[in-house]
Amino acid sequence: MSTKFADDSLALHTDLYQINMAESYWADGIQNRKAVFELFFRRLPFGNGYAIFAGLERVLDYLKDFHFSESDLEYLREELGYKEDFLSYIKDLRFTGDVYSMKEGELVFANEPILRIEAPLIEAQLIESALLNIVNYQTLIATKASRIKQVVKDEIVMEFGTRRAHEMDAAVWGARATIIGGVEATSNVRAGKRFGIPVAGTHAHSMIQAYKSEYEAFHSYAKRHKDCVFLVDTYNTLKIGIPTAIKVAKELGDKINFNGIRLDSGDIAFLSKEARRMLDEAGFTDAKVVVSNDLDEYTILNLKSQGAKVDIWGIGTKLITAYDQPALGGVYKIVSIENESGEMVDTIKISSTTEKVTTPGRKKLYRIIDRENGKAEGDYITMHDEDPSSEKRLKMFHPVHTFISKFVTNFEAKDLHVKVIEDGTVIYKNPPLQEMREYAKENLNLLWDEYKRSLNPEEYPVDLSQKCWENKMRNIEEVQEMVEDFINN
Ligand SMILES: Nc1ncnc2c1ncn2[C@@H]1O[C@H](COP(=O)(O)OP(=O)(O)OP(=O)(O)O)[C@@H](O)[C@H]1O
Ligand SMILES: O=P(O)(O)OC[C@H]1O[C@H](OP(=O)(O)OP(=O)(O)O)[C@H](O)[C@@H]1O
Ligand SMILES: O=C(O)c1cccnc1
Repeated sequence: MSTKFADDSLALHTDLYQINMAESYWADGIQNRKAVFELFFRRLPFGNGYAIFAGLERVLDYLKDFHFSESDLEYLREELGYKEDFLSYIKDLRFTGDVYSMKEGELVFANEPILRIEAPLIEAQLIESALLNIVNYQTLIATKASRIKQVVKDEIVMEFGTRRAHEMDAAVWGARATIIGGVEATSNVRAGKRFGIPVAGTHAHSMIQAYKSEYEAFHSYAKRHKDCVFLVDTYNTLKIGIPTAIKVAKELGDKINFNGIRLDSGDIAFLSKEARRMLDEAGFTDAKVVVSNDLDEYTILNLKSQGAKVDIWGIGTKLITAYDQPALGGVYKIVSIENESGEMVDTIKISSTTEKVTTPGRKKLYRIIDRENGKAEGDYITMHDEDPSSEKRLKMFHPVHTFISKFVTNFEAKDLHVKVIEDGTVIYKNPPLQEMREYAKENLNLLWDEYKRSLNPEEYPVDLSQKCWENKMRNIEEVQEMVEDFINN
């Protein structure tokens, strides 16, 4: 450790400005005003048609334990100069609010609230950075995994990214997120232990090089490991690697489960076809062809178009680092705040970019599902006191281009938010990870294929109810009037 302050809490896992704002709220006595914040992103990552929400479990862990430790307070006092009165206030601060959230594995689209936080202003403010940090990364990785799975389809994907992940937390929580997105197993043993993810793996080139010959290395591996996948590309895949794997498998017979071979370089389309042919000719029709080497959904799609014969895809760097889009731009915005008379007042942030204007008010989010075909018609954001289920004929219209509209009948309105924290107490039990994965898979069945294609998908509708839209327009007008008054006076 490089300083005298023990890193024993996550409360300082935030941006300095949050603490400075908290101090101002406290100094002005408005720290306990009720506030409603929403977490959402404005643009889907990777040009994808949907995202998969992940991160709730860690959000709950974080909020449950939220407190400033003695060493946090010491640091704030000694190094950053915060005064004793404020520090003694935040010493006892805990998260006491309510949280509504989507379930992990839920499909999520741009501009819809993933989480809604209802808490005293100071608490809701202090947790912003950590919540965004968690949800942005995990949702990004779950979505990347899902994109890859859409292309891979029924074959297996193993996550191999630890060595290339952005440090240890990212490797472990990223591995977990890939499982929610549809990946079958990880090579990260700690993630396996911590989350119950299936762990799997083969061996590296170093083992072949350490034993000099593949023959010796495969035999040695097989001595201690019944399940064997031999890496065959160290010297010459077709002339030495695969023939040696087959020879060792034949020699050992039932003593091992010869599960297959792994290719990690060269022309994967050509080599996988040749490998399949050689394994089949040798009678190992159940042995799998595992491939790795800088793979992602684009390469996989291309390899499939070349007729590659692959059973298992090992994917590292481009999955765990979300290589083609390194960040999800999730934001956390205040939508309602209590005034001095104790009434909740909606609040809006205006922008010259239409998509950046926030939607004010405490809101709910529904997925409108056609009962006849089981497909989602779109998502529908309402004010908190609305229930679209009671409507026979629901008008859904584009929130910006309002003339684009449709009527939906015979639908189910699925409430996408679950109350996960009540008065600071976690009341939600995280389901097993495999269940979250299944949930994501089932949810994908709700979407027409047009929204799921990896290239230029159709835009899924995320609409506002009439009341919600009118409330937004009213708030915009109020701000416009305020700006006019300001300019004229
Ligand atoms: N048939 C193929 N079509 C398209 N891309 C492929 C094909 N085979 C492999 N690739 C991809 O091409 C990239 C580079 O492959 P290449 O064979 O040059 O790997 P390499 O790591 O440079 O090999 P080596 O380890 O032998 O130097 C990798 O991302 C790999 O997944
Ligand atoms: O290519 P990725 O998608 O990132 O998948 C992980 C990579 O990590 C390993 O290579 P590395 O060269 O690190 O070690 P090795 O000696 O085991 O091949 C493995 O062989 C994969 O190629
Ligand atoms: O088990 C493997 O084959 C493996 C694990 C991590 C990275 N590359 C390969």
